[in-house]
Amino acid sequence: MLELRAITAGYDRRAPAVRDASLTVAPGEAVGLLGPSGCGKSTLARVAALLHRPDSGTLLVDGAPVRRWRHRAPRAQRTAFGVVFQQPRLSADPRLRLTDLIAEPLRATGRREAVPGRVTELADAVGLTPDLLTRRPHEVSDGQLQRACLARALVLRPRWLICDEMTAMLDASTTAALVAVVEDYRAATGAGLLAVGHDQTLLDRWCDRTVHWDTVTAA
Ligand SMILES: Nc1ncnc2c1ncn2[C@@H]1O[C@H](COP(=O)(O)OP(=O)(O)OP(=O)(O)O)[C@@H](O)[C@H]1O
Repeated sequence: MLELRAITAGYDRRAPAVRDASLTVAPGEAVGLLGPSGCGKSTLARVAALLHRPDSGTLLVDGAPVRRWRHRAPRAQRTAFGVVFQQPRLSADPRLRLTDLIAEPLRATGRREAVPGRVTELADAVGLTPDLLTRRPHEVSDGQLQRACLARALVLRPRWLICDEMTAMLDASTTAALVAVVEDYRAATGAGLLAVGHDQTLLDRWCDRTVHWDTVTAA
């Protein structure tokens, strides 16, 4: 279970971006989070993914309270999450070939032996051909780069996926392809999903339930 309880978070303690937000995602469940621009969805998603320390409130991952965030979080908790952001160019190291981008979390966690097999498997799953894998981010399209970012998010087989406007920059066919990759992964592994977005039609189709920001913060 991923449980956010009464989370207050932001960038200035005197004016938090998120106030008293509560949200739960069960294992295997897909929850969509909808809300107007600037309401605090990304901030809450970053708290859920252990990337932003809240000012107050509790985050429980599989029953264990999170006490440390970012690089200070225990590796077992950090690697339980796969995260995909809206803008792949902001989250991809421009120096890395796509193959190394996908393999980055494996190398960072000392699993070099798994790199060739896992990269081939994931490149295939997300629809990246071998010629694209040897290119760097500036040599591929946004959609191709986002495919690589999704592969990177899945490479450690996370139990929780946080997709923050993952498809906002993409055309309809790339959106459908990436949603299908996430859903195949979830069907195979039972991973839970928090998908942040502003497209209600997409989230209603994709997720088991869609929650609106006002109900999350009123809880
Ligand atoms: N790094 C930051 N430093 C200061 N303020 C920030 C930072 N990131 C976001 N904010 C502010 O926090 C508030 C919530 O932003 P957030 O990105 O969480 O909203 P959002 O609901 O995800 O918006 P959108 O749908 O437009 O992406 C906004 O007022 C934003 O300007």
